[in-house]
Amino acid sequence: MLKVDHIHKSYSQGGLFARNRKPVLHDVSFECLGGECLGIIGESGSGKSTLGRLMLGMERPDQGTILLEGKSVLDSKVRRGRISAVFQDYKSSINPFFNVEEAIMEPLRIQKKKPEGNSDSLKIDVLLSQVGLDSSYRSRYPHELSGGEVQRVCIARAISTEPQCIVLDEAISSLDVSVQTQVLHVLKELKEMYHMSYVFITHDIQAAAYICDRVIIFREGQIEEMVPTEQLKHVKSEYARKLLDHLITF
Ligand SMILES: Nc1ncnc2c1ncn2[C@@H]1O[C@H](COP(=O)(O)OP(=O)(O)OP(=O)(O)O)[C@@H](O)[C@H]1O
Repeated sequence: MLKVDHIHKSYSQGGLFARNRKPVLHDVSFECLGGECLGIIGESGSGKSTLGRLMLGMERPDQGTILLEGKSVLDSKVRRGRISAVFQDYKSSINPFFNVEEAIMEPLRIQKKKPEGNSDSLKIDVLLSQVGLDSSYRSRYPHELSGGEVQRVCIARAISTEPQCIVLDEAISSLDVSVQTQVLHVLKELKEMYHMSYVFITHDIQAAAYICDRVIIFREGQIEEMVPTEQLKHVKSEYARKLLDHLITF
């Protein structure tokens, strides 16, 4: 479904015209299958978010390809409505001048799939109820919502076009633990309902164990190991074992 094939990425160090480049991703290949939740766990700075941005077509790889249903994500027509994202920094993810209704409808407007008349209103109510909010939220602005509520709006917005894939980059990390659990629950239900794929980038091994089908252990821009979630306790590499031991908090 989403195929990452021999990706390399580096960034210039010391300004735009500097010759030195810092390698961030090195020969990364994997496939996220239809309806699958694929976790990406790794230390800070290992390149997880860079990989997320490349999968979203926000940046170009130096080498390699990323294909969604066989077509390059670098083509905006391929991405539009088919792949979306929920980021950690939910506060800057939505325009503060848009109310909830406008924020949720924005991707559909861009995709020119805006429902007509009453179905417009119905769609917003359905999306809100799917993320556990009622229709009274439609006219509220981001500053009138809690962090958990804003993140629910971001999720409603991300699913509004019924994409094949959502990249969730530390999407629950800024929320309180109890709110994290609620949002994870919502995400799990939505995945079943829409048969979407998730790429779930996280530091949170418990969250990954709850929602992911397989997990990639990422190390310095490379895949160290990829395991089905039920095999997380039996990772082969020493590094993966140490990282997971370190991340387990109870
Ligand atoms: N636009 C950029 N220009 C230059 N260097 C960058 C850029 N984006 C990321 N990097 C560097 O690439 C490396 C990987 O960063 P990235 O954010 O992908 O890691 P990460 O695993 O997501 O980290 P974290 O878990 O802390 O978010 C870091 O050393 C970072 O400084």
